[in-house]
Amino acid sequence: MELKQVLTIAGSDSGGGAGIQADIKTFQELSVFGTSVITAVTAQNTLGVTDVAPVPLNNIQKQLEAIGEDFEIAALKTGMLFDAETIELVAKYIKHYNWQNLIVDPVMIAKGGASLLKEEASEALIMDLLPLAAVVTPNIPEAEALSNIRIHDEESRMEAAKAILSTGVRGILIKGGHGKESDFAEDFYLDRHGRMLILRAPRKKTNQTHGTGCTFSAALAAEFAKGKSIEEAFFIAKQFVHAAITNPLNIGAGHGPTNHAAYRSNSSKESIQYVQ
Ligand SMILES: Nc1ncnc2c1ncn2[C@@H]1O[C@H](COP(=O)(O)OP(=O)(O)OP(=O)(O)O)[C@@H](O)[C@H]1O
Ligand SMILES: Cc1ncc(COP(=O)(O)O)c(N)n1
Repeated sequence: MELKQVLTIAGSDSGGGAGIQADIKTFQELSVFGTSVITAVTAQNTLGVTDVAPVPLNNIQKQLEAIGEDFEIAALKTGMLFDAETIELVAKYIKHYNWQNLIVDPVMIAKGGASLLKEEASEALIMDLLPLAAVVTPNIPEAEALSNIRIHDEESRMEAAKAILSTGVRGILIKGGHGKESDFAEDFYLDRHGRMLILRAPRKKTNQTHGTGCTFSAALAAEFAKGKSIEEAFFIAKQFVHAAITNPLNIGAGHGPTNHAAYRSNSSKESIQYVQ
């Protein structure tokens, strides 16, 4: 069987739960070949981020060229991009190599509160990267920041999604991990043709959710690489992250990492369903 090659362009998490490390683990588990371009190195554990060192632009460029000159990238995702210059460079190379099936995870603030994207870089994300993307996957606070609309019910979620679609992105997927008052972790997808998909899983009471967003977008990229439709890829990504949350590893004293190996032998697939 041909092994599909996928790329993550993101930051390194020394704690292994989020960022590049979560992406590569997810790619491996979903049977695609993972490659990476590292944009920043964080010193981080389950208690928080203690340092961020951006990788020099020249080196990011060389990493992008190293991938582009030798690999057949079937899908890719972006995570932590840190500043506007990095976003502009990454967008330029995605166009240059004509990489398709781009998932943009607009990583802005870590669960512990550390800023992973400079405030002024949101503009570059919207102008340069979103028009190239098949799907953008904000959590609720990120969707609010990208749309300037506060999300408090289904109507405002729809309004925010439409505002984000107007940036030129083809699909928007608002993740529901932050909707703490609901019994469900409900994720909402809308595309520019008006196609809507809503996936629900029971909300787990846990603080072991470090890197759920990274893992989810990496799973989407892996499934896109295999030629899956959005409906199939969304379902598998949700199953994957739900299994990872439901079978905790109990590592670290803070926001623990999820269990990337759980999907393989997972027993919780049946609790996820499309709502319509
Ligand atoms: N407590 C939970 N129970 C069940 N599913 C959850 C829970 N928290 C998050 N999820 C699911 O995990 C996925 C990622 O959502 P989330 O909103 O946490 O992303 P995120 O904030 O970008 O994650 P991170 O920043 O930690 O990488 C979604 O499918 C969401 O529904
Ligand atoms: C390098 C990197 N990328 C992304 C996240 C977001 O994950 P979380 O919100 O769970 O902290 C992170 N903490 N670190």
